[in-house]
Amino acid sequence: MSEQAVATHDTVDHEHLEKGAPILAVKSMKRYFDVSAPWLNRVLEGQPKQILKAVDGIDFEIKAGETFSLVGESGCGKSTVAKLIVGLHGPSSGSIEFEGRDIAGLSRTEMAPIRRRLQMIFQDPYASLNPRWKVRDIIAEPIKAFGLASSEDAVSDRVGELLTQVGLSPVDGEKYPHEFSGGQRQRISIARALASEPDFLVCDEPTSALDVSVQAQILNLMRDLQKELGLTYLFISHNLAVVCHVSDRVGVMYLGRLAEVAPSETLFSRPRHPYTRMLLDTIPDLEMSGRERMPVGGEVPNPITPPPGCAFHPRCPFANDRCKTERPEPRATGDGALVACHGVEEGRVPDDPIMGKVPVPEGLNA
Ligand SMILES: Nc1ncnc2c1ncn2[C@@H]1O[C@H](COP(=O)(O)OP(=O)(O)OP(=O)(O)O)[C@@H](O)[C@H]1O
Repeated sequence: MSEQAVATHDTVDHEHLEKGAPILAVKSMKRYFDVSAPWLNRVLEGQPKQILKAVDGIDFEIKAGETFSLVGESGCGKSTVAKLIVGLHGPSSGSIEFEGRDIAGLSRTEMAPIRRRLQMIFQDPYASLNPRWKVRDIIAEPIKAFGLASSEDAVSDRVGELLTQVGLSPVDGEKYPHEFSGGQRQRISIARALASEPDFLVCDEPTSALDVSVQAQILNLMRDLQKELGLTYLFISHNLAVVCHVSDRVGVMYLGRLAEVAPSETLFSRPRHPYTRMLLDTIPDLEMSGRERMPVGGEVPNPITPPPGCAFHPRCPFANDRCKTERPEPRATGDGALVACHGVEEGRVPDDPIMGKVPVPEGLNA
């Protein structure tokens, strides 16, 4: 069966969603990369195999219409999670359920109707747009591939509609990507992602390559589109102030694992995990009144040889012997948060709230 034929037969599983079930559920997901030296060098030099655990067993769920964000320092595995979800990487183990169906091991043909509904927006819009194609052809491609318009005229109309929806003009379709600014190119990427009529968008640092003045405009557009089209977002960003104000829930990643998952309001007013506290202390202008700042120390360890026990223990001021040997599993705190920390469980980590509010980034509609 052609991809197109498959694509036209899929339907949204409303029954599944109406039961309050998550649209996406990731269970015990792992992705390991073999980063060993070439075989002969290894044998000659007596080196062992080197396995990099980019994602090392994570669980989370996202409800329809929600924005779930992943934060963490560079190299913690956020982009790998994004690529696993849209099928650009296969997981080493674990499952990825989209509307209750495990999509982790699906073939290209089986995945086609799911790919239509699960799109990704990348950090660098220029790299993700074919420079030799006119914008109209870039946006028309998914419409044609998934059989979403019945004639060439209908495709053109739809392209014009999408360009208008992202704040551009239908005549912009006649230009090439290099004729646009960075912000406009990201609008084109969004139009292309929307062209396949998705329900779920994975947004990997969608504004971090843009000028600060333009970032808020793109974020405001994404929010408007979410409301208008009922989209669900997995959002990845380094900018914690942005994450605070655009997310419903947030997952904090450290060396391929989730240190904490909590509703955004809870995470930014009562961070539990020492790593979350450390990240929040890097937010400029966050008034910490009533709570001590936790200094940011050390660097993310090499993921090929992660520390035993809790991977954060070498940087954690609250670590004890248990943290050095026993890996903590996420535990519910009773107020909607999940925290993987022995110190929090044992009451060794202070639980003082942050009294100040994270400032709204300039231009972002609060
Ligand atoms: N294809 C690959 N082969 C080998 N290692 C990889 C591959 N992709 C990612 N990694 C490694 O996996 C780890 C996690 O990378 P990833 O890009 O997911 O992190 P990240 O949190 O998104 O970082 P950043 O914010 O810098 O993008 C890193 O150590 C990275 O070098």
